[in-house]
Amino acid sequence: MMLADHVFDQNCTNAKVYELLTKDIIRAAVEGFNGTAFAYGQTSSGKTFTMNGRENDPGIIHLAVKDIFQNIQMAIDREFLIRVSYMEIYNEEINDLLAPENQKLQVHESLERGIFVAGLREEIVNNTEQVIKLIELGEVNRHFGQTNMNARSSRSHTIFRMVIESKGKDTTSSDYSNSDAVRVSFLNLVDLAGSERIAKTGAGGVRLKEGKHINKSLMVLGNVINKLSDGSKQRGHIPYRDSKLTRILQPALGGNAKTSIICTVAPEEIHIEETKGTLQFASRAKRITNCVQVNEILTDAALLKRQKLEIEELRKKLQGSRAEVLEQEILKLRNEMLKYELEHEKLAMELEEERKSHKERDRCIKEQQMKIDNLSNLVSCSEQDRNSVQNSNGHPFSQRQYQSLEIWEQGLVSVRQSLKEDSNDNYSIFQGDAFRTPCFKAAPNTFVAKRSDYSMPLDTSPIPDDFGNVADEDLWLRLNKGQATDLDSLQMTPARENHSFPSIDASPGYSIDYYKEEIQKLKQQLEHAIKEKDELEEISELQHESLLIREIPPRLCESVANCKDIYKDVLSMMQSFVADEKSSTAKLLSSTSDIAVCLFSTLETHFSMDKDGCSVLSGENSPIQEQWKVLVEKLKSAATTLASLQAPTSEHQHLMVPVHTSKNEGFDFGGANASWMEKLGHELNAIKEKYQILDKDFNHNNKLLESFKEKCHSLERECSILKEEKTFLVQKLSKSSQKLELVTDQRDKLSKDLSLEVQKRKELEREITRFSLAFARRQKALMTFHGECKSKIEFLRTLSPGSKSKTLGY
Ligand SMILES: Nc1ncnc2c1ncn2[C@@H]1O[C@H](COP(=O)(O)OP(=O)(O)OP(=O)(O)O)[C@@H](O)[C@H]1O
Repeated sequence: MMLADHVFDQNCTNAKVYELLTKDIIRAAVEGFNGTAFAYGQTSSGKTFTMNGRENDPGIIHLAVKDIFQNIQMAIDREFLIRVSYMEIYNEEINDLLAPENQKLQVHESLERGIFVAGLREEIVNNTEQVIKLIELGEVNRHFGQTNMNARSSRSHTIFRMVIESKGKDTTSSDYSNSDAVRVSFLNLVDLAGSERIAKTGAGGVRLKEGKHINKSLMVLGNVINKLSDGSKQRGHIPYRDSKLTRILQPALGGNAKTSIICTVAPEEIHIEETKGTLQFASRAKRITNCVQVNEILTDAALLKRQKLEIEELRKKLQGSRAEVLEQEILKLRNEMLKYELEHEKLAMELEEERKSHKERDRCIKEQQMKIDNLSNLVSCSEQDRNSVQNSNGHPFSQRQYQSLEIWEQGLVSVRQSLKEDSNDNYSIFQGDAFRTPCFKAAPNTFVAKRSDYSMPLDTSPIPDDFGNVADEDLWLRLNKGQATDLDSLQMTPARENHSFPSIDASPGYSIDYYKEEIQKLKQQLEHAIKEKDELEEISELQHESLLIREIPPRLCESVANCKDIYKDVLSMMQSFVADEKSSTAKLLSSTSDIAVCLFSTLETHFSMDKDGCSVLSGENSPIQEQWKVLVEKLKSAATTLASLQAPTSEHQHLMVPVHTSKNEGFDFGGANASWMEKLGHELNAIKEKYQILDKDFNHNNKLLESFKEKCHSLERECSILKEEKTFLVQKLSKSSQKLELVTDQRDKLSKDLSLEVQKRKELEREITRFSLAFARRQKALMTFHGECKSKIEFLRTLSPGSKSKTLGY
């Protein structure tokens, strides 16, 4: 930044010039800003006078040095380290004015130090006097030469450099960036050699050579100023490297420095061209804009701390951004995977339960179907054998029927016993005679014991070891449709589920809730058992009723037999009255006999139909009633015929047949035969009454059969429902399998994602490791650099043992 321009006349002191043009730059340099002040002008215009001054009029350098130390003393919160160097650029070579042996020094540039002159001696100074002495030492080594223009003409550009380092005294602060940071500013006080015209200076030889280098470097400086004054857009390449001067002053020219240019001119008219050129230079330099900032560098310790902090911050950012997200993502994926695994196990358990339930229901359906078949077969067998020949004791059932019924009853008893054991309750009604089945013999215990040995469900019929201990084999197979069933495990209710008690020894880890659930399940089993008991009671009632029904046909048969006997007696008696077997009376009796035989045949057919389960019509329109009416009509007709035959012919006098007269609408029996006929009528009436009773019984039995059929139909419907339920369960099973496959696929996918994330995490860890290694290398390099600095400081101390420089704690 260029300060406001001022014009000073020949009477102006250096102090005033310093006050107006340089003082602020010096103050800023103490605060950490780079500063540059140089004098530009033609030869012998007073540049050296301005910068160095005289004893009674100190120049800018002296004033600046004095002012710097005053400012340092005022800055009590900071400690400073001041280094000074003094160099010249003579014939485009850099010489160390404080160390004359250091000639032709090179300009270098590094990241830490910026542009610097390698090998240039730097003196640590603590006060103004030390600096003045050094300046005086440097002035001795400076190149001056006599020209026509100036008796002591500067033949080189000189750069007096002060490096001002400062650091805050308070190191307890946790803000390492402020307390441990070191401000380093460079103050360049430059006395340029003056541009000269050879004609005016009369330079020749060495002076000429010097003049050429001087003019050339000044020309480069002018070019740089011109370029910088063109503005940032038109600047293009700035030729800093075209001369050592511009190269060293690069930070001060359009860079990070506060720059003050003092242009000196010679007021004589003959120098008007040079003055004009100097003013043009100044005019262009005014347009240059620098960008200034405090130069803050870090000590090794501060740098390490700051880098550690930065690494920690980066690590936190890394953890906060990527690593943490990845960690959470991995945890989330793990949780999801566990969740899916649990769900998978749960589904597998449900599937297994469904399978077991399905199997159990299937088994119940089969057993229910077998039970229905058994009952149907039993009824069918009993009906088929109902009209069979009575056994020797006169009982209507055959021995075979007895055996089948005994087996069936024994099976039911076993079922009851099993239910009783399962429910662990005393169902006293489940005793051997609880069915109240009349005329049923107790089955041999050996049969039940034999079949109880089958503990597992059978796929095929078990083969008894000894058929002598079991019921009739053919009957048993017929009852079970060729498949034997373990009656001990027979279950009458399809919905019943078999649950075994959990073994406490086998499952010591089960909780109270588990046993509560088991108790609940047992309660449900008990309810099922009670329902089954009720159904079994209903079945036993049906069985009782069916047995009652079975008693009816034999009674009817008995009645028919009685009727038959009576009729035979009546017919034989009537035939005894007929002398001529070829007479019409005999024919009439014969026809009547045929009618009676027909009637009895009809009755037998009727009973056979009833036995076979066919519907038998009763009441007024029943076949028996019709047959009975026909029979009565036939009998009346026969009696009338007999009466008519008795009157005209003598042969009919002995025939005592009731005659139906028109007066009393009855039969007229003559003599002793009248009482017999009366007896016959009574018999007929008794038969009629008995028939009516039997007819009522038939009606009742028909109703019972109908209700039994309804029961069978309801069982069939239940079977149908169970089959539908089975189909539904199969479908549900299929869906569960599909869902299981889906979940398995998802789990596999998640596992792949998880493995990818694990790989990413490993890569991230490898990156962190690489970064840590790089950090360690960097730390080692810094430690090495720190050691070098220390050794260098020690070396410098040894070189200047008398100086009591202020030592900084870093
Ligand atoms: N303001 C001034 N007051 C009194 N004397 C001055 C002033 N300026 C310059 N002079 C004198 O002028 C002469 C030339 O000055 P100076 O050497 O400083 O010029 P210069 O610009 O440095 O020349 P060169 O470029 O050749 O080194 C010196 O003798 C100096 O004492």
